[in-house]
Amino acid sequence: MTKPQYLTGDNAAINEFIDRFDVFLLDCDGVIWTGDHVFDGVPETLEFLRSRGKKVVFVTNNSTKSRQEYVKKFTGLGIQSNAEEIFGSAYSSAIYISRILKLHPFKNKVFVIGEAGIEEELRSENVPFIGGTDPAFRRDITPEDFEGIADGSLLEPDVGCVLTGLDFHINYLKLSHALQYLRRGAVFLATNTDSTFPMAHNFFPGAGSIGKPLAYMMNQQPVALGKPGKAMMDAIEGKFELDRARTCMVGDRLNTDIKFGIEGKLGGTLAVLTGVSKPADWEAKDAVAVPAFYVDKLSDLGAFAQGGAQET
Ligand SMILES: O=C(O)[C@H](O)[C@H](O)COP(=O)(O)O
Ligand SMILES: [Mg+2]
Repeated sequence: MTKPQYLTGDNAAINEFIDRFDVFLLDCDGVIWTGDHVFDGVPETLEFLRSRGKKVVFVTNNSTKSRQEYVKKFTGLGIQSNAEEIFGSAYSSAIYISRILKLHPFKNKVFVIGEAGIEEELRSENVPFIGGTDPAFRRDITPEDFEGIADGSLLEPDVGCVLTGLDFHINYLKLSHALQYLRRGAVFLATNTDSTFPMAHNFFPGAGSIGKPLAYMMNQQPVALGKPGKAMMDAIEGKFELDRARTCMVGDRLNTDIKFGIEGKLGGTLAVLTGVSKPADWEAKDAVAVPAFYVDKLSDLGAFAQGGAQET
């Protein structure tokens, strides 16, 4: 097993690393921030990469926000960005449903388990949907619900897809509706299947753990449209006209970000230690992926520039 090259503090190696690539695909949760806390030096490091002529694309599995909402978050946190350089799993899912899946016209509605990010991206692709943040689903199930879901009178006949993502309001009622749509043949999709969500310097239930009950009930895995899936990499390559050999994936999670970069045959992968994965994870004999490089934190890439030390 090849060992990743540790770059932190090695200015010559960092310089050489940066010059290998034209594009950096940057994961967000666990790399740029945890919740609304931006890791130290990240804004300066992004500007440093851009000053070196590098393209920065934010590639996040977090489907709770649309590209526009992420621009607001970036701006509010002092990071310059625009919607064209943000590629989230909600957007990836919306374009997959509207342009690839092509649901039958009489079965083209999506039942959403997730937040507003999914709804806004489905709207941007003119994909009809129900569920999501609808307050009608944020309540306990009633005996009338059991009857109406069971006999179908509370179900919408044109739902042909169930899409699950990170949902901070998941409940038995939503899962009951989703189960019935799946039992009636709806396509089972997930924005992503991350097991945990890095937040407040700790871990919370991830999108994958929200949708897992349905996978268990149906004995079926959803098609996931985020990292590490091929569909997302192909969509990113097409949109940004990438040279994969000159592109590096930077992330905090081995089974999404680093696997995404390796299986996508990118020129390189860089792990950071501010999120989910640690060196012990890739040193394990059953490691799901091993990064080519790693640093303690993203800002290590620009530290020497910020420190004013002479670049070698
Ligand atoms: O549970 C989730 O959806 C993920 O943990 C989370 O949102 C990952 O976001 P990323 O690290 O890809 O920015
Ligand atoms: Mg992450």
